[in-house]
Amino acid sequence: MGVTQVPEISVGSCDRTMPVIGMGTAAYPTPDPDTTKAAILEAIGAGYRHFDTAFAYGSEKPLGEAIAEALRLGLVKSRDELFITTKLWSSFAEKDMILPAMKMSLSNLRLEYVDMFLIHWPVRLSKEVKKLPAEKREYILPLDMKSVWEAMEECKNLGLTKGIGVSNFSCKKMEELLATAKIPPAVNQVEMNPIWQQKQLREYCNAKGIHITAYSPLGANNTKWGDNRVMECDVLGEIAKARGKTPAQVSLRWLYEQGVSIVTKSFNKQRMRENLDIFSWSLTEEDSERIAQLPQKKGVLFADVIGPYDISLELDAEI
Ligand SMILES: NC(=O)C1=CN([C@@H]2O[C@H](COP(=O)(O)OP(=O)(O)OC[C@H]3O[C@@H](n4cnc5c(N)ncnc54)[C@H](OP(=O)(O)O)[C@@H]3O)[C@@H](O)[C@H]2O)C=CC1
Ligand SMILES: O=C[C@H](O)[C@@H](O)[C@@H](O)[C@H](O)C(=O)O
Repeated sequence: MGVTQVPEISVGSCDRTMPVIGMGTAAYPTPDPDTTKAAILEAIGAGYRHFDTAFAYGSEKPLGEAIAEALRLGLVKSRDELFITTKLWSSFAEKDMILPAMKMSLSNLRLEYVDMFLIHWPVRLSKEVKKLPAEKREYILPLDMKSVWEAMEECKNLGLTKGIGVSNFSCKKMEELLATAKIPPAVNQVEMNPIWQQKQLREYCNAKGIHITAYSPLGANNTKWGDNRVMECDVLGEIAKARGKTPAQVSLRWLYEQGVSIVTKSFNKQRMRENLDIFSWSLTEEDSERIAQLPQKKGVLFADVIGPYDISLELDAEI
């Protein structure tokens, strides 16, 4: 099997281009580190150059090991062939904790810089939070947007990351951030797939020059936070059959045609390759129209992940 060349695009204030499809590393249930490392090495062999991790996933260390091994094996010639995204965990979303958190992620990854550092969620978790959903509503706090973003900007100014951005931010949260940001966020990484198309947020971000990265592009089937609504959608199934593709490929190709980048997770040798095979064919106008008309439903809800408290319910209601 050959190595796919994944197209790269410029993303706002980021100092380097981003491969339009990346490998996710949030796996459920959490695999042992060797499984994650082996899957990442396999993915590099298939052509993935962009890897999406987060402090919260516990995948930074195995990713770091896989990168070191890929360099040793000559699968990549130098570290700058890779695009590494990691995320600031909400327990560290306070101005004085951000630079140390960035350095901790770099140490886990064994890297001198990452390519993208994102605020994982637009909330702060108090230090009492030991597990999620949180046991008390008092444990979930709002972000102090101005000082948090200043610390993110410092990480970029120090050269510890090539780009800074956010994740799970609504139009309202973006507005709050942009009111004081000196460096605009390059990326907003959000749930996006044919069943949750994010039309309003995309319009808003396009107007502000902020790039969208789609997470859970297959609806995160077989995970705690996802379901099978995308993979078992009749319309996607019919289009897939007509094009000789799979529903997963139709979903990923549709996202690519919307101009967003994608992070998708497969640790399976065949499926990770299947997910890269989206560049040599296209959907018809009729296919796109049918997908545009699909009924919409948000999959990932803060109320489920963090707990059903007022701040999560408010975030879930924002678009
Ligand atoms: N910023 C945030 O808050 C979030 C970020 N993310 C990021 O986005 C990444 C991707 O999203 P994720 O939620 O994992 O969900 P995805 O939509 O990428 O779905 C992953 C699931 O689909 C399966 N799968 C992958 N490819 C195929 C295929 N071709 N056919 C059938 N099944 C397939 C995988 O299993 P298998 O491995 O067995 O193939 C896995 O169970 C995450 O790993 C993480 O890095 C995700 C959620 C939230
Ligand atoms: O503890 C948090 C879990 O990993 C889950 O919440 C994920 O969905 C996470 O938001 C992600 O970014 O993938």
